[in-house]
Amino acid sequence: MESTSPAGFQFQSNELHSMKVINFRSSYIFDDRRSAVFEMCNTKVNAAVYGSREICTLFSSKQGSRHRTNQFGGLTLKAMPEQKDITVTNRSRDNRTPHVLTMAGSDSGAGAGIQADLKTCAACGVYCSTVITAVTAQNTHGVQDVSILSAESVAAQLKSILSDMHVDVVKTGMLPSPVMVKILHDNLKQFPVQALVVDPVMVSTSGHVLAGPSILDTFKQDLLPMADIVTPNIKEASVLLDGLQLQTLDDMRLAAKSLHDMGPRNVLVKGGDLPSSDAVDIFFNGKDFYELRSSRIQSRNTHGTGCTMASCIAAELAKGSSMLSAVKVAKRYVETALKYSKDINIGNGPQGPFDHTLKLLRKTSSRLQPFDPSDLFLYAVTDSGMNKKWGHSITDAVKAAIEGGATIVQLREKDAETGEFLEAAKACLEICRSHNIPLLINDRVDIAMACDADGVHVGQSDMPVNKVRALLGPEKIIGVSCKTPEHALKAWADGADYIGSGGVFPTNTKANNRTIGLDGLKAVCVASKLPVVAIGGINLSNARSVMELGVENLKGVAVVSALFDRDCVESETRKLHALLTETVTYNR
Ligand SMILES: Cc1ncc(COP(=O)(O)OP(=O)(O)O)c(N)n1
Ligand SMILES: Cc1nc(C(=O)O)sc1CCOP(=O)(O)O
Ligand SMILES: [Mg+2]
Repeated sequence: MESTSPAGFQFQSNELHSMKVINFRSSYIFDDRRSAVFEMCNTKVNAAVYGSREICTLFSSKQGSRHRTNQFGGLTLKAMPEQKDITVTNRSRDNRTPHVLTMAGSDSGAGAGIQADLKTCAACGVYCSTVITAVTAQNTHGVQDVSILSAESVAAQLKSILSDMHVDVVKTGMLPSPVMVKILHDNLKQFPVQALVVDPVMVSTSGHVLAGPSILDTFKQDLLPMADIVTPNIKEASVLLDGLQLQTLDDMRLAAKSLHDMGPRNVLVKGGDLPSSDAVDIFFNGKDFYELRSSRIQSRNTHGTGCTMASCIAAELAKGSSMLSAVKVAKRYVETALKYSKDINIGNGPQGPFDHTLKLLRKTSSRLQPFDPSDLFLYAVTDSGMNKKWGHSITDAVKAAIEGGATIVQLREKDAETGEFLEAAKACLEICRSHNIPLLINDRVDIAMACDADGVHVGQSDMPVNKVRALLGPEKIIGVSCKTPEHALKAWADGADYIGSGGVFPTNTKANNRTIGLDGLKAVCVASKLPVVAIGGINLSNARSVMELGVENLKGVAVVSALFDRDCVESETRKLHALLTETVTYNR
């Protein structure tokens, strides 16, 4: 049986026993222990949660029932052997949007702090709300000013969010005064969350002290015991451990163990500052040590990696990951972003921020113009079989079509293997860019993304347009094949830029293609709010009849065999271009 409890949690229970879990609430943070409340058989049961939240035991004082969890916070409760019938899972809570609250300082340079947390969560697909503890003036040279917000303001921000929005995970960064830890503690007691990620920010990368000695005791005594994970770098671990020197991986393991003894359920000691060939972090969950390695990236743009790592862990936990996989994903995310951002150029100081969104790198060769419907005028669609037949390389064929007057090119390489297709696409893209002609890829969204093509053409049984749009973003060109007015309306609603409509005439190029004729083409054009290009069996002898249909949004013809199943692609393209130009001039 599977049902949804009043709290929105899904549960399963077989029929062997009558016990039925009807409600389960995530664990409360209560002093340094957690307690949970759930109801069984309509009876409210208070349960204390002991042990690590990764594998913890719920002990219900009232009914004496014990349940093991394999996800913290009771994400999955499995019955002990004597009660095999209960499984509770809250993975599907109400379809709510995963939400991280970050409580940290603002970084005016936006590489670290609140700004890094917002960008990281956005990149991870998680909503992020903010409680600002301090406003710093900092740039790529360092920190010039710090203004700490009042306790009242911090408390009001925290309460405002927690009392209204469902927060899954709280992540802390710069907490510049002990009272802020108390405010956090009190609020989490009142508004429990699934996990608390603590990045013990104390010193900025430029060496500026962001949380003075007065906070150290509070971190150790009050903050760490509340944490589900604490993520110090070497310097922070050393400060938290009274100046312990960390120089080797064994030192990091020792530090992780000592920090774990202070109360957090998991510890990640980040070894990025150690002089080794790889960047190695040590993760300890109270039982096992894990060595997480990534390649060391030589880059000036490393400001904000600590905040980013912690907020990515928080975001992954909010999506439902286990702690270990959240940490692994975060490590991979930071490594990828660092690699990507090596050459971005922000600020004149020694330490630049990196790009959390992997989008800032300006490829000078990128086509910057938006889609222009008049580009559909003479649309050349390649065919590997035809090129082979005539001994043309794909690049020669594309170059010839462009020199003959093609206004847009689509690579339709049905037989190519992926690697071969990608290389061909990159080479053709270079040619198209040098002529300022858009290059689209047929069907293969992955190839288009890998080579940064200008867009994709998909059919009704390919990847749906709305998914392609989500993957490619708002700027890329998306075309979709439509044979009916209904297809045309959907193409518009799904976010396509243009429609390819056919087969206007019978064709040998595409097997089993239904011919819709000039009437079918006209019906699609009339229904469509998008520009249309006609396709299927179009050549020098019938192109005029297509262009003379007289519908304003019919912008041109797409052609395969009449251009590429020919010895001289350039001259065939030139002839068709001249004919199309004639029809336009004539009809003006
Ligand atoms: C411009 C243009 N229009 C239609 C098509 C056909 O696309 P699709 O229906 O996906 O069929 P295949 O080309 O994949 O066989 C097209 N490629 N281009
Ligand atoms: C790829 C394609 N799509 C069609 C459709 O009707 O959607 S017809 C077609 C083949 C077009 O080749 P040719 O110009 O050689 O007839
Ligand atoms: Mg297709």
